This record gives sequence, C-alpha cells and structure tokens, in this order.
Amino acid sequence: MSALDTNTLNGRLLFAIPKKGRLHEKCLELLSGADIQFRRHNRLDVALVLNHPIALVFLPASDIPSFVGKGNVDLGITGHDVILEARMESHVTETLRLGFGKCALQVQVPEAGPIHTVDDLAGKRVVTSFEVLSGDYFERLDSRLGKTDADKTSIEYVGGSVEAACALGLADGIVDLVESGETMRAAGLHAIATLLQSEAVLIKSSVPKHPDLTPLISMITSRIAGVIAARKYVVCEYNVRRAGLSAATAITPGRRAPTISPLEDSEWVAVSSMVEKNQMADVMDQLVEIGAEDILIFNLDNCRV
Ligand SMILES: Nc1ncnc2c1ncn2[C@@H]1O[C@H](COP(=O)(O)OP(=O)(O)OP(=O)(O)O)[C@@H](O)[C@H]1O
Ligand SMILES: O=P(O)(O)OC[C@H]1O[C@H](OP(=O)(O)OP(=O)(O)O)[C@H](O)[C@@H]1O
Repeated sequence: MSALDTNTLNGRLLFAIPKKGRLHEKCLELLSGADIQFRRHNRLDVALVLNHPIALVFLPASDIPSFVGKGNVDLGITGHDVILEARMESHVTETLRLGFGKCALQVQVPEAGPIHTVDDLAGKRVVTSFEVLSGDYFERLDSRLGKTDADKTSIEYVGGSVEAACALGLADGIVDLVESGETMRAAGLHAIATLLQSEAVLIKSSVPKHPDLTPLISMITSRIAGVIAARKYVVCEYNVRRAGLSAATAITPGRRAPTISPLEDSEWVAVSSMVEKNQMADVMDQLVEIGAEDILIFNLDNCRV
C-alpha cells in the first residue's frame, strides 16, 4: 500500500498517533491494552488495524491538533500544550486525559544571571519552540509594563535543543517544557514562571466529518479509558469484624460502594474495593489500625469503570 491510498482507507476511522518522541511508546502501549492490533510496514506512516475498521496515521505530535481539528483524521493522541500552540482548542474536543506526557511549559533563565523575574526578561530575547503561546504571554506582559513596539520582547522560534540558546548567546531566556527539570538544571537554567501544565490527551474533532463513525469512536474511547483506569486503581480485599465494618468502608468506599461478602465465621466479613494506586500504602496502614486482616492488593490488567 502507498502511504495514503484513499481507496484502502475508505470507510476506515483515521486515528493519529505521534510518530516519534516522548508520547510514541506510551501510545503503542495504550493501543495494545485496548486490543487495537496492527502491523506497521517499514517506513510507512499509515498502518491498517487488523481487527477493526481503523487506520492508524503516524504524525508529528505537533501536527495532530490541526489534522483532527480540520477533520482530516477522526481521532488523535497528542499533548494539551500543542493543541493550544496550534490554536485548535475550539476545533477539537479533549475526551480523555491519558495520565502520561505530563510536563509544564515554563519561562527559564540562567541561574547565575542578572534576570530574576519575567518583568526583568520583558523587552529582551526569548527563544522557544512555542512561539504562539510565548508570543501571547510576552505580549500581555509587555502591554502590562507599557513597552512600546520598539522595546517589546523578541520571540524567536527554534525546532529543538531550546535549552542551549542562552549558553550560545542567542537568548536571555527561553520558554520550554519541563518534566523532571534535569534538562533545565543541566543547562544552568531555572524556571521563573509557568505558562501551562500539560499531559497527553485523546482528541476528536468538535464537528465530526463522519458522524457514522461515532459508535466506533465511543468504543475506542471506552477501551482506552479502561486501560487508563486499570493503571490508576488496584483492588483491595481484606477481612474485618462486622463491628469494624463502617470504619473500614469509610477507608475504602470504592468507586460506587465496596462489595461486602459474608464469611463462614459470622462475626467477620470480606470487603473488596477499588483503591487509587497512589493511596494504596496509606489505605493499608489505616485498615491495619482498625483491625482489618488478610489485606490483599491486586493489580488490574484492564477494566471498564
Ligand atoms: N520531558 C517531557 N516529559 C513529558 N512530556 C513531554 C516532555 N517533553 C515533551 N512532552 C510532551 O510530548 C509532546 C511531544 O514532545 P516531543 O519533544 O516528544 O516532540 P517531538 O516528537 O520531538 O517533536 P514533534 O512535536 O515535532 O513531534 C509535547 O508536546 C509534550 O506534550
Ligand atoms: O525536564 P526534563 O525531564 O529534563 O524534560 C524536559 C525536556 O524534554 C523535552 O525535550 P526532549 O527530550 O523530548 O527532546 P527535544 O528537545 O528534542 O524536544 C523538552 O523540550 C525538554 O528539553
């Protein structure tokens, strides 16, 4: 098949996936968890899904918002940041936050330099890959500070390695993504302001071109939501005396309500409840404190909640 053979793609839902970079591998894991099976031929940016009428289209993450927003593809995964940078927020609907690709877009300056605040940076040179968001930010700042056209902040675009710009003498400050902060610190920079927080999201067109694909979009969304929820929750099971049950269910209320089952010993019950993974250790400590026993934690492979 050639890269975009319209006959082969006819009738298939087009689903855009970042072709490389930070989000690529995580997206492949999601597809696998949702049982969306495909074989990608060497170098081709389109792959037909074997078990559903879907074609995956591998695109740069930053191009996905406009492809989805303009209806060229039906569904996509990308970062919230690049949706705003592409000014596509009113053309796409973010249907799911995916819990990965979490980062912040921050203004950074040399740690040892004379600039300490964004007000100090206003009117100087800023280098970034986010020229739209940075342009908006510094335009507001310049206007608040009463800068004229002659002395307003200069915003220059670079495609990557933004963190090198100050050391190379190209910039007084940069606007770039930060997750762990390692890149920033290694470049001798520190953050002085945050423009936005971002994470990967599932998006669809706000005005779908193919309304007949809505049930398939709902199915994919529900499957991916199941994979995300399975990562977020564990199942906690334990035994507790009936007398301690109300204290126990206050600790593990579950999503709707915990499941309570009688035991052969009529003084005791077994409780099963979903618990957020990051609360698990606290919850177990509290259960031990109220006398619960045989506390077991189970990871979920998949779920629909
Ligand atoms: N350090 C990071 N930690 C977490 N998420 C990140 C990080 N850097 C980038 N992201 C997220 O991943 C998205 C893609 O960034 P990445 O640097 O991987 O792009 P790329 O593939 O190199 O470039 P392109 O946007 O051209 O595809 C960003 O828009 C952001 O949402
Ligand atoms: O805070 P950290 O965990 O260090 O992550 C931040 C870095 O990650 C991103 O770049 P990436 O490594 O994806 O490469 P790029 O510069 O080529 O976009 C971003 O542009 C930062 O440079």
